[in-house]
Amino acid sequence: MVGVSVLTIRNLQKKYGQHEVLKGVELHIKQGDVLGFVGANGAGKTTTLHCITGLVEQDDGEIMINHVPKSHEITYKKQFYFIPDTIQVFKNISAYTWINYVLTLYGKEDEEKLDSLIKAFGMENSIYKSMGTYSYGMLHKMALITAFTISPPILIMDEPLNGLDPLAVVTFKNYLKEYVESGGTVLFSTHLLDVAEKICKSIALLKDGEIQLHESLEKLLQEGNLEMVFMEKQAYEA
Ligand SMILES: Nc1ncnc2c1ncn2[C@@H]1O[C@H](COP(=O)(O)OP(=O)(O)OP(=O)(O)O)[C@@H](O)[C@H]1O
Repeated sequence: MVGVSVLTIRNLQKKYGQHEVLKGVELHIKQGDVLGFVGANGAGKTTTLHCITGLVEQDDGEIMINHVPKSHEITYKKQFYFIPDTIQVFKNISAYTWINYVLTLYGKEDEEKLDSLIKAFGMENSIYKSMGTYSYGMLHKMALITAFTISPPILIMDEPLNGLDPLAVVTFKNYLKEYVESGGTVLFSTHLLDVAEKICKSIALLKDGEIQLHESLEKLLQEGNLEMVFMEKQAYEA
């Protein structure tokens, strides 16, 4: 069912004090897309993701996932799983206990899938340890294991590859492919354009509080590599 809109954002606005960060963001993501969300430091990528996921309340605008509006909080929150850049945890609880708790909230308990993801990310020896002992990369692996077990309609991630070792990056790419092939959709922010070039199907550029460009990767690559396109867009409109 590629082509059905999964995430719809209309006229998203957000100010911090007098600083207008988002000035009317419009974004429509279709099922099966892997959208790389790019933009300069401070452009407002994280703010946009936090508005979508409810960590920040927008000043204006409409957000819907799978046609469920953000205001229908309980149903809306089951439509996505969010992996932030900085993962906050209960330090004394084991990752295994935490993951199972989250799976229950989503109604997605699947022991077999969970076990195979734990193995694939090389976490068999640490999954029963308390999360307070985890490194930055291990917390990201734990979040990815949770995300792929839930397999929500859309997976939203802020710089998902930060802290992952090379083996985990390969595992991440394989599971991402499988997730998208089974009907999932991905939105992630990144500064790694070479990675975006390898895994994205489309790219959206945020600049001056608005989406300046939203194109398929295939079309953008006709203009050169992504780094060149990004440099041109950033410089051109500065
Ligand atoms: N809680 C906050 N209070 C005040 N200003 C904020 C807050 N959060 C973000 N900002 C400001 O909003 C702007 C956008 O920040 P945001 O973190 O969304 O950008 P970003 O595109 O994710 O940046 P980066 O690529 O550096 O992570 C920045 O100028 C930032 O200083």
